[in-house]
Amino acid sequence: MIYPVAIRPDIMIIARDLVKDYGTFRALDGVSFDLGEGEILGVVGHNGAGKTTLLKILSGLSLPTSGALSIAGTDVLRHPGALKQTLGYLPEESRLYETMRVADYLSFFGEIYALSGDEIRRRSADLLASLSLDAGEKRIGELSKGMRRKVAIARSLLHDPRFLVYDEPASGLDPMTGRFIGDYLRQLRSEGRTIVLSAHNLYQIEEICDRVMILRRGRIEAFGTMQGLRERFGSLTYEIYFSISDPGNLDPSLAYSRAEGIYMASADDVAGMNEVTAAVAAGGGTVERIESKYPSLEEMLVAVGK
Ligand SMILES: Nc1ncnc2c1ncn2[C@@H]1O[C@H](COP(=O)(O)OP(=O)(O)OP(=O)(O)O)[C@@H](O)[C@H]1O
Repeated sequence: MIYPVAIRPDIMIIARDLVKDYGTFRALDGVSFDLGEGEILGVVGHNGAGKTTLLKILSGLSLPTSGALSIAGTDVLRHPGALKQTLGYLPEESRLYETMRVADYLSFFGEIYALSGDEIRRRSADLLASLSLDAGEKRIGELSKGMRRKVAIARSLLHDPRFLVYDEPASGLDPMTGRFIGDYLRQLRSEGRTIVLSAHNLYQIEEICDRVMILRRGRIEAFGTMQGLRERFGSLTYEIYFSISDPGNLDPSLAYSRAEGIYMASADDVAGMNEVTAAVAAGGGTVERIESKYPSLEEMLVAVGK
C-alpha cells in the first residue's frame, strides 16, 4: 500500500512504515523516521540487519514492498526519477571502469547528469582538489583503494546534490584515509548537505553523525542523537582507579584489574561506587581517580544483539 506523506521543507526525509520483502524474507520491517535537512544520519547494525536495503530504498534504487517515503519534498515512491538531481549515491562496492582515466570517467558521468563540458571540467577539478586527489593520467585500475574511493565520492558529487547516501564510505581504508573521508563528510554537511551513511567503523559514526539509527533484523532498535542513545542505553558506569601496597588486604569479593601499576574496579551506579571506595579504604588503599563512562556505540550494538 502506498499512502501520502506530509511535506515539510525543513525535513529532508520522512519515512513511514517501510517494509521490504525478498520473497518470503522480510529484510525491512516497518521502518519509520524523520531526518532534518543538513544532518548526518549513521545507520548501524550487525551483518544482515538491513542497512544496505534501507540505503537503496532511500536512494530510489529499490522500491519498498509497502510504506511511504518523502525526500526533499518529493514522494519518492510515486516519482522515483525525481531524485536524480537531488541525490548522490555511493554504493558499498563502486564498480569503477578500470581502463578509464579519472577525467574521462568523471566526464562520462557528468554527461549522464547533462552537465556541459565546461561544467564537468570545473566541477571535476574542484572536487579532485578538495579530495586531495591527483591521479594525473593514471587509469582507474592503477589507483590505490583509497584513491578509487575518492574518485567514487567525486562522481557522487558531480551534479552538486543536496542529499547523499553513502554505503560504507570508508570501509577497508587505512586510518589516515578513513579520517580524511570523515572530515570530508563533515565539510559536506557544513555546505548544507544531508547525508545518510552506513559504517562498520562505529567510532567514526560516533564522531561525525548527528543522529544514529540502530537496525536489528529489519527494525529500528534505537534512533536518536548519540547523547539520546547513551541515555536510552542508560547505564553510566564508574571506573575507580586506586593504589594499594598489598591487594591481599582487600575484601575478597571485590573484583578488580591491574594495569600499568594502578588497580581498577568498576561499578554500575553511585551506590556501587561508594562500596568500592569504602572497600579500598578498608584495605589500606588510596583512590586516585574516578572516571564515569557512557556505553560506546559498540557496547550498545552488543547489548542489542543480533
Ligand atoms: N536481493 C536479495 N534477495 C534476497 N535477500 C536479500 C537480498 N538483498 C538482501 N537480502 C537479505 O536481506 C537482509 C538484509 O541485507 P542487507 O544487505 O540490507 O544487510 P546489511 O545490514 O547491509 O548487511 P552487511 O552489514 O552485511 O552489509 C539479509 O538477510 C540479506 O541476505
